[in-house]
Amino acid sequence: MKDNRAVLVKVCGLTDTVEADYLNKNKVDFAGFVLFFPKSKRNISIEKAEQIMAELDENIKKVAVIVSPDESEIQQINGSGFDYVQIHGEIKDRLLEQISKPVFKAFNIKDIKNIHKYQNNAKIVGYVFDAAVPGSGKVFDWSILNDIKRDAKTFILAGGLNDSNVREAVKLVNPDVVDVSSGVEYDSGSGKDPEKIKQFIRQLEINNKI
Ligand SMILES: O=C(O)c1ccccc1N[C@@H]1O[C@H](COP(=O)(O)O)[C@@H](O)[C@H]1O
Repeated sequence: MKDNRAVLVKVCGLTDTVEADYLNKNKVDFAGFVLFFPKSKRNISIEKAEQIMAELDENIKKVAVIVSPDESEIQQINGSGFDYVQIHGEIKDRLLEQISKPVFKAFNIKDIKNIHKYQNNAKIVGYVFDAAVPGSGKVFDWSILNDIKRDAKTFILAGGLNDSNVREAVKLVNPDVVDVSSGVEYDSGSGKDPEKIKQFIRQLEINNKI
């Protein structure tokens, strides 16, 4: 992370090797890859993710983003070069035990009430708070996070963040990490836009008084 930034930044949903360079240049902290989820336009294979990861600076942490995984998916992630696993939806206790990487558990509003199940689990190192539909670019009512007890786990805010709302989000929610996907994509909706990534990051620079 650059010294003058207020929070860490995760850019999610990379689909092309060219995008690695945008993250390197902007000193992004986490890169996310959507896997095993064909419903998403950002879904890629592990092989493609490995190609993109090979182009990322080594200090950028690589996050496998998966939804209600099965055993085979967990085993494939275990055998890969990801640093973290971000899990949306359901995860059986038995499968959670099998994961060999630290986990960010994602909550998509309606399942936020289940957070207590994970608070004492050492494998869960962070929470992602996201809108109802992951990757939809929609903002949710951040005030529902006021009731979440802060603990030692990383607090990640996602859901419809962009260069116009991220400063307000940081001010109101005080997350450890801001997580963006749709908000840094080309207007066509396909692929990451280097200019939007730059503008997003600029909003988080402490000396940028806007
Ligand atoms: O991006 C997706 O399509 C996706 C699919 C399945 C699980 C998570 C997904 N994305 C996550 O959504 C948030 C932010 O999205 P956005 O900025 O609102 O577009 C982020 O955590 C992604 O990991």
